[in-house]
Amino acid sequence: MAVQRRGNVKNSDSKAIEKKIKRANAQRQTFTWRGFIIVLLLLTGSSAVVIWLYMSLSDDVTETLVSRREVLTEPRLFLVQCSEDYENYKQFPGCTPKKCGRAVIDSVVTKEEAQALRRLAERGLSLGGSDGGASILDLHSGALSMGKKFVNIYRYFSDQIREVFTEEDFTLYRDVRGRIQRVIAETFGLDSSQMYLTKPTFFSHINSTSAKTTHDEYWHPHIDKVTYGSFDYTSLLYLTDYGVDFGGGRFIFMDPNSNRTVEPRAGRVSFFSSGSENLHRVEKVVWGTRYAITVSFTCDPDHAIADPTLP
Ligand SMILES: O=C(O)CCC(=O)C(=O)O
Ligand SMILES: [Fe+2]
Repeated sequence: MAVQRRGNVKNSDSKAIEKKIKRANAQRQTFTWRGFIIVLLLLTGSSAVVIWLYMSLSDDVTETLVSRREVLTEPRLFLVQCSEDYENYKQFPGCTPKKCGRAVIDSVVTKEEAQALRRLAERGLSLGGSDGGASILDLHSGALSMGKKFVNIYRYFSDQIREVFTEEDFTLYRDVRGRIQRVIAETFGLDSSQMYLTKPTFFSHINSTSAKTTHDEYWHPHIDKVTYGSFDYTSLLYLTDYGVDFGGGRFIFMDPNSNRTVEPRAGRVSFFSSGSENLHRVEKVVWGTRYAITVSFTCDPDHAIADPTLP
């Protein structure tokens, strides 16, 4: 009997314990679900905050100023207010930017001339070339990218340079730079004779090979007047077509609330005042090869450089 009673006690005890265990399990499950929902809500909330911050801090609007397919027979001009950058430099009436902005035109250089200049660049760059994705050839100083450095083609190749370039090449180069200078003067209301070519003025060749030195990192946002000092007006003559010869590689004006792009086109001249009103960068080239010439002008005769001549 006693054993039986003890058995009954044990039975009711174990039922109570079982109940407790079930309640504890149920509670634990409730806690697990509650924890899961709290974590989910926290994650959703923080993702929303990150997306909102990204949207409000990044230049999320991209506008195409000029597409590759368009052909501009007259300059398409976009005026912007001049920055104060020019005030830190000597002023040259008739040249120092008073009217600032950017403009694009396709009728200053013909397709055939752009092709001839591209062939010139190809011949010159075939003598060297950077190990990374960006090479330059400067006909004024003779600088040519080679591996991780630069060489002076006029010194390195001396007389043999006449087997690579002709008088005709140099005549075309000088003629084209004169036309670019005149269109900049007309568009910004300047006295062309008060503008001078300055350095660096160079051919660029960009492909998708990864950068090996900082010289290959062409994609960083910059202000030409800050980077190069002497620049007052920057121009770019494109020698290949965006979307046909290469992908990526669009030129981007980085305005406070938007990115404004210019799509390169062979023979297209894009020019702008060089101060911080025209912060810009070049998109990374993702395929193909992009050729361009950066032609730079200064108002300060002390920073003038001469046109190149074949040695
Ligand atoms: O090649 C371009 O489109 C721009 C190059 C540039 O920004 C520069 O040479 O300073
Ligand atoms: Fe630049």
